[in-house]
Amino acid sequence: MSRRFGEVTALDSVSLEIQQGEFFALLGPSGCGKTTLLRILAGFEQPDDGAVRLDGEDLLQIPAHRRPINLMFQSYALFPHMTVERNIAYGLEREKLPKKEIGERVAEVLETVGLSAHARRKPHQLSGGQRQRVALARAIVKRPRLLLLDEPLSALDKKVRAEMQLELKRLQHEVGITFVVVTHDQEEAMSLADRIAVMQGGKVEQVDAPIALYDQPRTPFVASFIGANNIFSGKVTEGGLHVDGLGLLPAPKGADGDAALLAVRPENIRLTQIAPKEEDAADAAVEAKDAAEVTDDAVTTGEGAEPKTEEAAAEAAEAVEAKADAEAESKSESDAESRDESEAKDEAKSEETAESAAEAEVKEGAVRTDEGAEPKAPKPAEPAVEAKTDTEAEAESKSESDAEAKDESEAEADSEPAVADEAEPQGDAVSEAEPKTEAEDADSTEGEAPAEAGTGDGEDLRAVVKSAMTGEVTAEAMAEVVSKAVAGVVAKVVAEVVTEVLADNNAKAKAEERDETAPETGAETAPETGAAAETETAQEPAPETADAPETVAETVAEAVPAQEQGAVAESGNENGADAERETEGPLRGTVVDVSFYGGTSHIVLRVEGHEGHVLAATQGSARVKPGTEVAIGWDAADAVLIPA
Ligand SMILES: Nc1ncnc2c1ncn2[C@@H]1O[C@H](COP(=O)(O)OP(=O)(O)OP(=O)(O)O)[C@@H](O)[C@H]1O
Repeated sequence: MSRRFGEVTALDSVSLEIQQGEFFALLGPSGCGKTTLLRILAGFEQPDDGAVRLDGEDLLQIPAHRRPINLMFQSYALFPHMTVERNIAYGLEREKLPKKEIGERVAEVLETVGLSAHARRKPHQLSGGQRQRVALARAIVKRPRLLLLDEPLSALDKKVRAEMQLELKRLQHEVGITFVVVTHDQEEAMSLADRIAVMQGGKVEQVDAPIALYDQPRTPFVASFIGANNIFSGKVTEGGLHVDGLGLLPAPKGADGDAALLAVRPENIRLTQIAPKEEDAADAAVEAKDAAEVTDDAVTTGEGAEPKTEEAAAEAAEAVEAKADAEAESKSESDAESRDESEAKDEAKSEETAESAAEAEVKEGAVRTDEGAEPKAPKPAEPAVEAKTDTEAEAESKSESDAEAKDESEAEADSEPAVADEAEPQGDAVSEAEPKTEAEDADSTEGEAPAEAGTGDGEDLRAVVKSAMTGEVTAEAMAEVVSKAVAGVVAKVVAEVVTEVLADNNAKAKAEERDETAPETGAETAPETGAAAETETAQEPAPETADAPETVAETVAEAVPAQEQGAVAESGNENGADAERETEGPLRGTVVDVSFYGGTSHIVLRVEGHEGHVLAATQGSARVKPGTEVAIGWDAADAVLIPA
């Protein structure tokens, strides 16, 4: 059918077929002609030409009030002075049906819409959602063949609308009436309808199920109207779509030489951080730390200043090492069994301990940019190391002196928490990993780097690697963290932890074999010498597992996505662009913005030579931040080619 209003063509040769029992939606922007179409179906409007048939019967010959069709108005059009049940009964009364039948049908439909308890109320005594139910009840009580709904949910607030969407679907299913809904809200159409006709400028652009519309848009309008999309305009070639200024983009096969659009959904975009250059090694450490701190409710974007220089990178490395040492020390303290030794240790801690802890904190600030610590001018790494060494030496020498215990232990009371707080999370992360059953693991945040893994830098990574080795996180999650760290100092920590854990496992296995006669166990619990003993053990390659570190390294390499390896290879790759294109994706861009809502991170990118932005989306929190340079790619099979 077609319908013109003067110069305006409201409907332009529209042809549609709607199945019995379908929930069908007419979706399109304002003015596209959907209401005109609905009014023609209802009989309030006549087309200029064309036909409307219901089961073969020409509806245009039947006046509106005699068509087996009902229209539910946007405004609900309830009679304010009538009760809910009278409003619903009104149409049946006009048909002069027997009172008993009217009573039964009204009661039945009140039950269906869940308003039996409100039968005697007037419309003004109802909520918006309840009024909408009354309007629906009134529309279905006459048992029409077709129910037309004009923007049925637009008067409701967001929360009620979501509830009513479910309700409408349930109702339609229950009463089995064919529903045709008009809406300009694509989410509403997508969530309600079995099939949708997308309209634009008086024409039907595409009729399909929601998923097909999303996955296989057939016109440029549908591709951009339904959901977010990245659209590239170019010419089809053998190797993909050639776009002026951008080059060859991965695309499905098409007719060579034809002009076409390529549509790539944000969630199909693959981003690969372009490998950090050497001077950005400290950034890599920050990234690794961010990744280990992934939480559901926040995108860690590493706000704050970042160390950019080689000195800062070296400083970060030292800070990691110093912190690891301090941790080993405090761990050995926490293992102390002997009260005397423990007291001696307590005394050993003095104001210098507090200073050294403070020093370590400052160093840590260079790495923990997201907590707002400003990296100061690069400092030599020695003080942190020295501080630790001093503390250790003092711990040993001071074990006999207890005379001025009081004053010093007071000082200790202030300084201890700084050390203890840092040591605990690490200890927890490791000790939790062991008793967990598989079932417990499944319930927990499976595959994610543990958020509670530590307080920063190398400790996080240690916890992640250990957790992966005990099956608490997936190798993939671990690889993600590790891959971000390979350029930085943290890789060193990985190697240490792997060696340490394998040696530990080996020692445990040996101990078990020997019925826990356990010199190793003794070493672990020996308060003062424990750390040293552990370190020595860790550095000795365990014969049974001599090849294990290699195996782990291979696994990590395999788990790192190919495109990331490509990115890492970039700086040393002589073949340059071609290899890059294959592994990383064809475009280079810069992250402009990252926002998080609906459980998804939405990443906005700027690509030189491309008008507008490129959008990428990823489930959970993204590990990129504004300013990051990335390679942008996608699989040809995930993109849709649309004739221009
Ligand atoms: N009675 C009329 N007289 C003149 N023009 C009309 C009339 N009815 C509709 N139009 C025009 O026809 C076109 C289609 O209108 P229609 O109401 O069908 O669009 P719509 O998609 O339902 O828009 P909306 O979502 O804003 O209701 C519009 O340009 C509108 O201005």
